[in-house]
Amino acid sequence: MSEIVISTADLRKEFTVSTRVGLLRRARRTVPAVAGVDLTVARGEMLGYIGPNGAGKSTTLKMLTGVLTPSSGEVTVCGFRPVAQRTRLARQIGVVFGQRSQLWWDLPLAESFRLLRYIYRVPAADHAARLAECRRLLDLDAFLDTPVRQLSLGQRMRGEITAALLHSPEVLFLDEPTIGLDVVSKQAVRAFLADLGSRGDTTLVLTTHDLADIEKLCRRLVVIDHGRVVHDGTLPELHARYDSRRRVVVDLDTPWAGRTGVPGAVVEAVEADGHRVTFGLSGGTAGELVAALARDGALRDVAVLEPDIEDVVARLYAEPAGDDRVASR
Ligand SMILES: Nc1ncnc2c1ncn2[C@@H]1O[C@H](COP(=O)(O)OP(=O)(O)OP(=O)(O)O)[C@@H](O)[C@H]1O
Repeated sequence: MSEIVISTADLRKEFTVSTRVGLLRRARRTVPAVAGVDLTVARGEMLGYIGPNGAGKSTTLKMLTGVLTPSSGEVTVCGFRPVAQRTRLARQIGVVFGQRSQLWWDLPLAESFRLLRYIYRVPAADHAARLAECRRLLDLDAFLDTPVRQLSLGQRMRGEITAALLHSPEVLFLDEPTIGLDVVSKQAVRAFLADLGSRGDTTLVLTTHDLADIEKLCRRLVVIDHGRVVHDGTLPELHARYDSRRRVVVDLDTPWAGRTGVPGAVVEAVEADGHRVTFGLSGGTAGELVAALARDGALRDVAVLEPDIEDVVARLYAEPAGDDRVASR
């Protein structure tokens, strides 16, 4: 059994907010931001913690990193209680929260990295090796001497990720690591994180609204809604649960006549005067379908499309809070 690095049991956080009622009175109301999360994460996992706005993702991450005290429940990260043992935990985790920078605004990026070495007491050789790797993979050299306040968002994010990794943490927490980045920076950040995760010794936990992040980075998805886990599994399991279909698009020589005889192949669209047909496959294989179509007439072109993550996530966010809640594991 692999080593468990994060474990929560019935983790809860409630906020008390006061709202105005009428002209003078204020009423207090309790917001259950996280409402009983049980989560176990093993070393080396790449976990996407996703959910709609206000679901409780950031609040969970703040409790895991010792920023917020839970209202109740258990939480252990790298063997530590995050709030009570925050300083010791800090040496084992890296944190990239878009809104909170760990860099010194007025100093050149390289100076921030140097200061972090002293703060985390990283041996010089380890620090140099890790920094060299990040410089290469995240392409930092062009702006290492630039004060942080003058960096673009994409440059700063690359700096933040480097800063979070210089002490070689066991777990890296990232809250929306690609939000607001241009296409090139997004790809650079994703490729870097994918490479880091694939090595298996750093556990990645990230929140994101970007579906490409999910596809490229998250081997396991924990979906949270209204503070509770509503799905915990791999992306293929999510597709299976929502009966996501592969699609086969065929271009035919003669217009579509209306039958395939392949069970599970359903016509979803007919275009171009019947010459282009899109099938959804909920049973049978693309091969069977193509063979059946080829028997009936000439095929000009065939494309097989994987299930669309956008579809499945939209459905998941739209209808998670029913009786079929998936118990968190
Ligand atoms: N400091 C706070 N005081 C009061 N309510 C809060 C506080 N922080 C969060 N909340 C509330 O808790 C709930 C969960 O918020 P949280 O920021 O964890 O959601 P999220 O899933 O990260 O959302 P988003 O995707 O929009 O960032 C929301 O209803 C939010 O308004």
